[in-house]
Formats: sequence, structure tokens, C-alpha cells
Amino acid sequence: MLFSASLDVSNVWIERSDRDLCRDLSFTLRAGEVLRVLGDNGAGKSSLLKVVAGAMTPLEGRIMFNGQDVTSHRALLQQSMVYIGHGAGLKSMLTIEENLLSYCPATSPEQMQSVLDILDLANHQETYVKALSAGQSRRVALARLWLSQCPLWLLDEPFASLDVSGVAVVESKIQQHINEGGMVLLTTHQALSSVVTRDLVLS
Ligand SMILES: Nc1ncnc2c1ncn2[C@@H]1O[C@H](COP(=O)(O)OP(=O)(O)OP(=O)(O)O)[C@@H](O)[C@H]1O
Repeated sequence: MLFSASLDVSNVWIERSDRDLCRDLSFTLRAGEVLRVLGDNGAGKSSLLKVVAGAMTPLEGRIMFNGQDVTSHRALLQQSMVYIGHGAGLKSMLTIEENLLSYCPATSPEQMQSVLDILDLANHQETYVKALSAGQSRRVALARLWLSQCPLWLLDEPFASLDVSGVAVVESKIQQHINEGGMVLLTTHQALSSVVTRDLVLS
């Protein structure tokens, strides 16, 4: 699939616990780009992602997607993005397959098998998510990315809990996504070894 999308965030002001996390923050994201949000613990990286995802409302600012103002019309953006926050967003009483189908109902059995193989979860297809390790749960959460066919990925610490092979799989999927014109906004405290990023530093 080839994507063509753009994100323009302008003059965002985010306040939390009576503290300004950012004021007048603007940035753009274009097809084929990865923007890495950096900053110390508590700087506001997760909050910024939540604002773009529509899970938090900024005091001021505008978010444009494909040239359309989605600041107060989040539905337009929701159908074009996948947001993976700190929590895996999985239902613990469902199996891996049931969880993925609840997000991506059009997934074919072949696609499901391929994703589980890539993530080294093929033997856990029927396992309930409550019985997975933190890294395995993270892998399931991230599998939504390449089943969803959405241009915009918002990833809060996507490599947390992943082992070396998990990090390599996710980096290669990010590279594939941007090669196809996708966009990635992510927070991470670690350098990406194979993907070129632009950096946005919150202080
Ligand atoms: N649920 C909340 N209610 C009130 N304040 C919060 C909440 N979550 C975070 N904060 C505050 O907002 C600020 C920014 O938090 P945020 O999680 O966005 O930072 P971060 O840069 O992602 O941090 P980290 O690198 O530790 O993950 C912090 O000062 C924190 O105390």
C-alpha cells in the first residue's frame, strides 16, 4: 500500500498539573518521515502524543491532517491513525487473535498467521493475553500497526520491554512503513539503529 498524508501541528499549548509542558509548539510531519520526540522524564512527550491522538485536549493549538482541521473533528484522524500508548490497549480475557481481530476485523487467516510468525508468537495464537509477558504483550499491541493500514503511527515508547529481535522487527516495520509513504511520530529514549529520524526536543 502507498500512502500520502500530512500532519501539521501549530501553536500547541499543553498544561498539566498547573505546569506548561509546551507553549506555541509547532511541527510538521510529511509522508515518509519519522519524527522522534525527545526530552527528559516528565518533559511532556507522552502528553504531546496524547494530544495528537485526541486523548487529551490542549489549551490552544491546531491540528491539521491532510490539510483539514481535525482539532475538533477527531473522527477524521481516528480512522487514519494507530496510537499505541504505554498501556498495550489489549483485553486480557481475550486471546491474541481475538484481540487483533477486535481492532482489525478484516484480517485474513493468512495475514494473521504471517504477523504472528514475524512476531514469534505463532505458538501463542490461542493464548489469553493475561498469560503473556510484558514483551509479548507489547509485540501483540504493535502487530496492530501493520494490520491496520493506517498512514499515521503514534508510538509512545514502542521499544519498551522488547528484546533485541523485537526491536529489530519493529524498526524494520517502521522503515517499510515510511518507504510506503507512511508517517511515524514516536517517543523513545533510545537511538534507532537503522531508521533515519528527525528530532523534536521538549525541554
Ligand atoms: N494523569 C496525569 N495527571 C496529571 N499530571 C500528569 C499525568 N500524567 C502525567 N502528568 C504530568 O505531566 C508531565 C508530563 O508527563 P508525560 O508523561 O507527558 O512526560 P514524558 O516526557 O512522557 O515522561 P517520561 O519520559 O517519564 O515517560 C509530568 O510532569 C507529569 O507529572
